[in-house]
Amino acid sequence: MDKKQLIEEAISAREYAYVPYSKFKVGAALLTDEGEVFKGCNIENAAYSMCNCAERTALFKAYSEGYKNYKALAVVADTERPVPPCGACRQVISELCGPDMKVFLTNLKGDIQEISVSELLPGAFSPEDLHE
Ligand SMILES: O=c1ccn([C@H]2C[C@H](O)[C@@H](CO)O2)c(=O)[nH]1
Ligand SMILES: [Zn+2]
Repeated sequence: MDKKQLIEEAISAREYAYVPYSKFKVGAALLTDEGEVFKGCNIENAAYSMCNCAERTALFKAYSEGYKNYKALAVVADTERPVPPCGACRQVISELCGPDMKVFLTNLKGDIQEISVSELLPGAFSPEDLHE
């Protein structure tokens, strides 16, 4: 599974987005160390704060199936620039993915921004901060 294939998986995941409110479809694809791909889309709700982003859908699917180590995450939306994950997703990604894991932020035009998890959220609040 190379970068291009993972991005294609994210594009296909985007089609399942449930977005009656924003009409903004997002897709994500997470590659595990074992070579499995977990796909996610954003799922909205009439109680707006319950909306779940594509990135967290993919990550929670993988983690809840026992896959805890990841190689890369691709995210795609129909944006001008490569889609920037929201703050909540940056926080969750920072906790569950290694600091050096690759993240491919993309759009439907084919622009790709390749960054690491640590670059996504410098200075993230972390589990270590909970202890003295
Ligand atoms: O990186 C992002 C940014 C936004 N959204 C979703 C949340 C909401 O459903 C819609 C508009 O914010 O897009 C994602 O899934 N991922
Ligand atoms: Zn998000």
